[in-house]
Amino acid sequence: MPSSLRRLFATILVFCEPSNVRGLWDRHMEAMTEDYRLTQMCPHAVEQMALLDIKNMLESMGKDISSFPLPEIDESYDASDNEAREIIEESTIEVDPEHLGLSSFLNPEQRYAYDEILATINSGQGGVFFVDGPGGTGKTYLYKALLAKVRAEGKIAVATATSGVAASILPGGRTAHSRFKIPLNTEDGGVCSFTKQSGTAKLLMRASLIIWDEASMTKRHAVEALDNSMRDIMARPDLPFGGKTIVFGGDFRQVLPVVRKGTRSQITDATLRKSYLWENMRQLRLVRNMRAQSDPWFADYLLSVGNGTEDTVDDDYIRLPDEICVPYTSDATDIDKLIESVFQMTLEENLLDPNYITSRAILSTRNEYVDKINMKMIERFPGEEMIYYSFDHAEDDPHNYYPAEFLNSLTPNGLPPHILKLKINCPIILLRNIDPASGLCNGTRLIVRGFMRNAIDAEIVLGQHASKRVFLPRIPLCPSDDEMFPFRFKRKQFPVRLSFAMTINKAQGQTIPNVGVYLPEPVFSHGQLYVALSRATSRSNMKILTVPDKKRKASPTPLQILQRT
Ligand SMILES: Nc1ncnc2c1ncn2[C@@H]1O[C@H](COP(=O)(O)OP(=O)(O)OP(=O)(O)O)[C@@H](O)[C@H]1O
Repeated sequence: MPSSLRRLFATILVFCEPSNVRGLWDRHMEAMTEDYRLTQMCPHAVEQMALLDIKNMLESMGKDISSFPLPEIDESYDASDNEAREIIEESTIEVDPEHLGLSSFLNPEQRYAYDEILATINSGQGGVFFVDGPGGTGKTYLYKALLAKVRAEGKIAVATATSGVAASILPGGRTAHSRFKIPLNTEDGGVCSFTKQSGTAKLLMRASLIIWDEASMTKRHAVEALDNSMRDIMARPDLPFGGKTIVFGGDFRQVLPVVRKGTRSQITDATLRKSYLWENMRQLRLVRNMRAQSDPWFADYLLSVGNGTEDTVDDDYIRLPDEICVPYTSDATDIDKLIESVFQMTLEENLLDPNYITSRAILSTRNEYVDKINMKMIERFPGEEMIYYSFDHAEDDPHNYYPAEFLNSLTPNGLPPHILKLKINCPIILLRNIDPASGLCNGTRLIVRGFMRNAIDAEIVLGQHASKRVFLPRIPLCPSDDEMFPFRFKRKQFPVRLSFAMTINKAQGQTIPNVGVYLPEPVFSHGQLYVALSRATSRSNMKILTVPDKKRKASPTPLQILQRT
């Protein structure tokens, strides 16, 4: 608990702009140092130990403790020997014995990739790879085996992914943007924003292996910026990534980079495939769907949906297998049937089991649909309800043109709702990268364990940090797309949403053994339907509810449910 409180303190300093930092420290120092006081009698030493811990947390959130009015740090208490924090963090990642054993179960394509990558590390020659595999072919499994092997040999392996969710699945995983300090808007010739002397540069120079998962979702400029910086810090300008072993992976059938209002060709143009680096990347192909290996028919079906070879109807639609569809009757109870088939709400003891609740989810295309299902779910979930209201305001609205009720009604992407209804043991998903080094990234899944007036007590339930308890504060949040409104919108709320249901994009990279999909409209971007379908392990534990597209003329038979690719 004291360590969770120190983390909460660091989070408040970074995100909440407290007016009296020193007062906050003085008031809560005793609670924040309870663990250190068990082994250390000297009050000064206890204070220093806590300050050093907070200093490290702040650094990993990109802040310097000296910019806050806290007691001075006495470096003589720092046992890190001037080693860069980034290197200490990476070299102390514990190797999960289960991951060390994964190499014995690799399928032939995974084994080939594993051996080829390790050979370049061991020879010291370096190499650039792209692991190309449709959803569920075991890319993450391969990375876990590689990371465990390299780290168990005492070498440094840096694990990154484009999205926070995918990063949180990898041991020691961080988002590529935060780990490599890639500026948000990079262009041709761009570089990362770390210096040659920085901890990041030292870490990358020492790394034997660098992994970047979901590289298919990132803009090529981001990868090119890393290439430019690596050539520079390694002083090997002629070698891609300065001669390091670097493994990219992804699936171009799934969601591609976001290009605002971009055409299909602008989006394709932004992908890594169009980079000058692409031809230097050795392709390693994974082909067997390991997620759906118990249902080979389904595995083949998924592949043909992903590759765009599934037969279409009216050019634009594909047929979904009857057995996975919840029949559409236009009745409001259709959604209840979908919910029931995924969650089996009648069994209360199941709902209170974190494994049960996080092994199932309903996916949909938009936040408004996701919210609707989450609302239904929380009403039915057992327990007493806690409601947190947000404080909303328009920053540049001196004449109050936008009343509070209007601001409260807004539901922009990436922001929590104005009315956040929660219950103990309900599942939530984090909406911001609060502290990626401790597993708190955009997409981390947690279970609510307790409520305070200004903090939520929660437990991380998936990934490397599973079972860690954290306190989440209310923080000021702005929509990711700041051109969405004619004013600057700010909402102060806990950065979480319920996660009985979530958007398809948030589910990318996850295996969801029992998945429901709610499509009240045709999917609207490339790869979305494929991402949703490919989370499942077989036809028998997936259910889809689609609403027929009104623009489409009569379907061949009313209950054959068709969906646009
Ligand atoms: N060789 C293997 N033996 C047994 N199970 C495996 C193997 N490879 C992968 N799996 C299992 O298959 C499922 C999908 O694997 P994984 O998540 O690694 O796929 P992926 O290619 O990363 O998928 P996505 O693109 O959807 O993120 C996981 O449950 C994983 O444990």
